[in-house]
Amino acid sequence: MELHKYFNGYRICKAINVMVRFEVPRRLGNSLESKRSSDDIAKEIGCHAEALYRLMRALASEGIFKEIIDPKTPRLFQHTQMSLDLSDPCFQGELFMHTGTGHYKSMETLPETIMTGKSQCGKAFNEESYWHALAKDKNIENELTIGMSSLSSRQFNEIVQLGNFDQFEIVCDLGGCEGVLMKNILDNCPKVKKGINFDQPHVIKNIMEKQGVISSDPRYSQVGGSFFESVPEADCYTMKWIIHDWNDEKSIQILNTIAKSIKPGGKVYIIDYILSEDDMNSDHYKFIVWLDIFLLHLCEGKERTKKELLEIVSHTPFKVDSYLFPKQKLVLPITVLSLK
Ligand SMILES: C[S@@+](CC[C@H](N)C(=O)[O-])C[C@H]1O[C@@H](n2cnc3c(N)ncnc32)[C@H](O)[C@@H]1O
Repeated sequence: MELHKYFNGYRICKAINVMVRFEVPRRLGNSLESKRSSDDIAKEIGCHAEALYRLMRALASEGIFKEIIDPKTPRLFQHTQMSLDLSDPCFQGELFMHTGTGHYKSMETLPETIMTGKSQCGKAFNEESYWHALAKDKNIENELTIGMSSLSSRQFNEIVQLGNFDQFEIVCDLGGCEGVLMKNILDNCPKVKKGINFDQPHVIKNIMEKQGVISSDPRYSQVGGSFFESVPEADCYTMKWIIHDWNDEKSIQILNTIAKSIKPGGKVYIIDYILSEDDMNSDHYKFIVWLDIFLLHLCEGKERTKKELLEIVSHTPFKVDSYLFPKQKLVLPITVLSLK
């Protein structure tokens, strides 16, 4: 039955998490031709050989690894494209975010969210919200911060090119997490005089404890605060994957806070996907509508159509100036706002 694939989804998700946690794909080798016995790998890890074999066999039935029947070498596995992809370190932060504790556990209270239309994700952690859970549990926070940087790093080049940031003096990335976008902007835009990475105080503190400042560029600074209260003065505010985290009312509040600090002639860059029904049969559309469900549950967020975004903006001092679309579909477009 085709539905079994979906019933089984949570097991596959956790199995992949375990594989990457124990670095099995990397240990198997670095090419599609690489072969190794799971017993060998188990010895290297120090885990239970029979258990690892059974997990790899189950994943092989899904096309992640290929089991090779070889009388001389029992429990032999070869890479497939999927298992090889899992050995790519660029991809691992993202993988741990999706399959790790925070996102995975949060789904336990999806029925309550669907009942009420309000995010009940906090309940899965006995907390008021996902953000409260994050503030209390560094492991979950690390999953998100590292995951977001990993996911975002594949998009930066094109976003920085699209944004033409050299036209601005002060750029402030709101909810900038580890500061990777701001680092990229400063590395590529010599005319920007100041780049501020802005995030919640506990996020900035945790990042500083973990890795220190991400950029040694003297133009770079980090500021802790809340975009519901006040933001530093700037003439360009970037918000990548921020507005989609919030319901309409909160999104309007964020834009209203920015309006109090933005310099004359300044711009706001909303960097979120734009949902379009014209795309309905594409993988890209599939990705966005699942992200939308996740956001609804996690934080009452939403992936929006152009019309829905325009509706929010109409309740703020801003207007939509233009849309900057990337060449690659999976890269986020920029909706550019300026004061009315
Ligand atoms: C989905 S992540 C996006 C991170 C980053 N912009 C990216 O695209 O990789 C949302 C970020 O918003 C931050 N955030 C949440 N509430 C905030 C608030 N009230 N003020 C400032 N930042 C906040 C979170 O700490 C988190 O780093």
